[in-house]
Amino acid sequence: EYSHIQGTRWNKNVITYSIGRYTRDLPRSTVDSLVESAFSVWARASSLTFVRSHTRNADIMVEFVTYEHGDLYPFDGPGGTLAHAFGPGLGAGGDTHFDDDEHWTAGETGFNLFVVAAHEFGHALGLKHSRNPDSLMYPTYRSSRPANLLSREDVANINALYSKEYLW
Ligand SMILES: CC(C)C[C@H](CS(C)(=N)=N)C(=O)N[C@H]1Cc2cn(c3ccccc23)CCCCCCNC1=O
Ligand SMILES: [Ca+2]
Ligand SMILES: [Zn+2]
Ligand SMILES: [Zn+2]
Repeated sequence: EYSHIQGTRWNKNVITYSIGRYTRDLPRSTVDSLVESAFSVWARASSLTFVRSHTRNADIMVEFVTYEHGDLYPFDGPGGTLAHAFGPGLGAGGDTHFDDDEHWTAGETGFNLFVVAAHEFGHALGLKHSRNPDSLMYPTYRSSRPANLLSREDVANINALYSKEYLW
């Protein structure tokens, strides 16, 4: 989404993430497991492994924030933009922010954190938007998503960046 500051891909297969400020909409343990599940969607379709870290120098910093929050992309209150992520790179690269003025849920009401996180982590790995409404990387949120979150196009795109075949 912010292609002007990102590289095209991570140059490693083990990527660390850490979770900073949480939302009050869900228990922390729920946020932890939804974030882990959203990463595993991409891990299953690529050669990537995601390792949780508890330090602030992880590759991908995950935070819930509102309005102005220290980068050039302030959030907009309830509705509108739900989250954003920086593309691969050092520093802010990969960092993923969720707008805490949304109602985050693990179910069908509000905005489903797992689905939004999976979309954002696609950006954090270097993926752009798709024009195909069946793609996870479609630019607008869709509550009723198919069981298999990733479209064939999503799998092809992540594989183009991080090939699934085993690196000898
Ligand atoms: C795909 C998401 C998970 C992530 C993207 C943000 S990003 C950077 N990661 N691609 C997102 O938030 N898209 C907006 C796009 C959007 C839809 N509308 C908007 C009204 C105002 C502003 C934005 C929007 C119309 C009204 C519905 C508003 C609620 C839902 N919002 C969206 O779907
Ligand atoms: Ca918003
Ligand atoms: Zn931000
Ligand atoms: Zn997006």
